[in-house]
Amino acid sequence: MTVCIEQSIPDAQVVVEDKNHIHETNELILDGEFVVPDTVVGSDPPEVNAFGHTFRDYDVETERQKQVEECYRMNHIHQTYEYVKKMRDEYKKLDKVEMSIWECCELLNEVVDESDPDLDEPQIEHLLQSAEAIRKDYPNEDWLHLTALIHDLGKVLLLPKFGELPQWAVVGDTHPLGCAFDESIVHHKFFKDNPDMNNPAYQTKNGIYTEGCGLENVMISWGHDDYMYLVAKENGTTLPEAGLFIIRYHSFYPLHRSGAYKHLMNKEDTENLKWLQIFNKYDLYSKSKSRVDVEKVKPYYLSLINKYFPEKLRW
Ligand SMILES: O[C@H]1[C@H](O)[C@@H](O)[C@H](O)[C@@H](O)[C@H]1O
Ligand SMILES: [Fe+2]
Ligand SMILES: [Fe+2]
Repeated sequence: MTVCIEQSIPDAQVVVEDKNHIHETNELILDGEFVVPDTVVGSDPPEVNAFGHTFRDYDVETERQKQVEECYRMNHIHQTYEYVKKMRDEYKKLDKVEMSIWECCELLNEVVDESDPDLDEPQIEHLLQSAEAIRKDYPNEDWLHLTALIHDLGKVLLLPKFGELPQWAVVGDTHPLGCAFDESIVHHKFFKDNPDMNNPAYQTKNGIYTEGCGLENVMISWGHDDYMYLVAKENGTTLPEAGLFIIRYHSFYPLHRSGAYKHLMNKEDTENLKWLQIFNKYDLYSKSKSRVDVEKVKPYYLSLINKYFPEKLRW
């Protein structure tokens, strides 16, 4: 049986299978086994990815997985509190490139993500697949369609014009710095060689933060999420806060999948997280080999870009 509940967020109707529990407070709790609505991928929820493995299996032994693991090894060694601070300062200058959102979508065709065990298609396919999937189920939330289209654009950081950052500084899941590394983080074992491990102030549950301080005040590992958030915000997008939150934290699986670090969230984060958890199902399970006809859907997305963004943005 399927249960529909009205959320307190505007216009949001969340459909959950009844094996996910609903609190008396009307709070939606996802137990990690959310079943994707049929329309995303046909009549059955996908059990396996395009390579025949379960989604987000980081332990299966394949050639591809070795590359994924190496990406996380480097990420966990080199992403420190100081490093993130430095990157935020550098990239908030937005002095690299001037271009439109659609031009950036096209650039993403040249990008390969080495952290992803579920996808080896060109990135533009993933953008359109996730946007089209969420559009089908939430036809009236045009901001959500556009959010899906642009959520991974920050991966252009890999390209020469944007600083040609290494994979470990652009892709993969994200996590906070300045407090203890949670066990749920993919390939947690590699943190043992992270210099922040030598700072006792960073080794407690709250670390340098206070409970409920809000994610906005937390340093999250540097990558495509935070960069795209910065670009959207600084260029004056009119996307709603929930859209910006999705862009900024969609790789923060320790939070939105495992429930770690919730003690750092404030009230707004809790509201926005509901939308992120909806979005995540489309981001993850729409990854497939079926192609979207770019030319056919392009006019629709151009109209959304026009509605929510200036024509040219500083990157
Ligand atoms: O490998 C993937 C990929 O890099 C995604 O873009 C990111 O959002 C995910 O969190 C990560 O697991
Ligand atoms: Fe992403
Ligand atoms: Fe994505």
